[in-house]
Amino acid sequence: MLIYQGVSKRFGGNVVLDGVSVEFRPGVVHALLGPNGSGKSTLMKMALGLVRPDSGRVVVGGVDPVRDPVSARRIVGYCPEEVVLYESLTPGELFSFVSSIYGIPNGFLRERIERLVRLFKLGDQVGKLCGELSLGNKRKLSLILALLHEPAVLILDEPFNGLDPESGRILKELLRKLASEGRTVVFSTHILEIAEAVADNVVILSRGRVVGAGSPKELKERLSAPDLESVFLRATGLSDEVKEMIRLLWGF
Ligand SMILES: Nc1ncnc2c1ncn2[C@@H]1O[C@H](COP(=O)(O)OP(=O)(O)OP(=O)(O)O)[C@@H](O)[C@H]1O
Repeated sequence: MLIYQGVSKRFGGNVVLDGVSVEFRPGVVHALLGPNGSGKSTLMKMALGLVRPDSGRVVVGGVDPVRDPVSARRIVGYCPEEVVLYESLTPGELFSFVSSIYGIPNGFLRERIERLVRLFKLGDQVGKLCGELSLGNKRKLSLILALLHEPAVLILDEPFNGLDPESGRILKELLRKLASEGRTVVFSTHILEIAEAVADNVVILSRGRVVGAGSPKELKERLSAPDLESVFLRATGLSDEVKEMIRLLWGF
């Protein structure tokens, strides 16, 4: 369970989050949507104590990440938007390094890593240096690292970026499987078809506030919208702007 209660954050004069209250329940796949710069990554980082709220509270698995970031990071598996890996280590070395941080016994680990490496077809990549991997393979490695300690809460910032269609399909299934095991799964995306296909619950952020939350079906009904793209544009107040841009583009 991941809970935000009245969370606000500003960077300088820029109000990024403005009293956000939202709950991400276990056993559910949640998609976090919002225009560029709407605060999705900021909200996600708060679950690990990487960004502190100016006011309000974040609770993850009963832990306050500001007070106890070490415990929060045991509960949360986090895959950042920007893949950051030690370029001069091989994936194998990185697995050992990350597992030692979490104190995962070797036997469990070998089996877990083998399963995830097979799942993402990274078998022929594990001997290379991380710096030599393609963007998509780095992303898959970053996802595996987030899963190694079998976290109760998964926070994945734009995890589908750079993945080929096959890997994207596998990731969709994996997210559903992780939620079926009772984990809390939160991912951000700009690809609304993915959100519609995978998420049980969608949360839409705009200008630092939650402007929509519910299942894709509920949101479509509530806003009389044919698809999640229309829901998104209406909830964020961008429908008219988009219509105007299309008019400009076509010159009518
Ligand atoms: N450390 C920081 N210092 C100053 N401003 C920041 C910092 N981190 C984020 N911001 C600002 O906060 C706002 C929200 O950024 P954030 O990355 O959370 O948005 P986002 O919804 O994830 O965007 P995107 O969809 O483009 O990835 C942006 O205006 C960004 O420039």
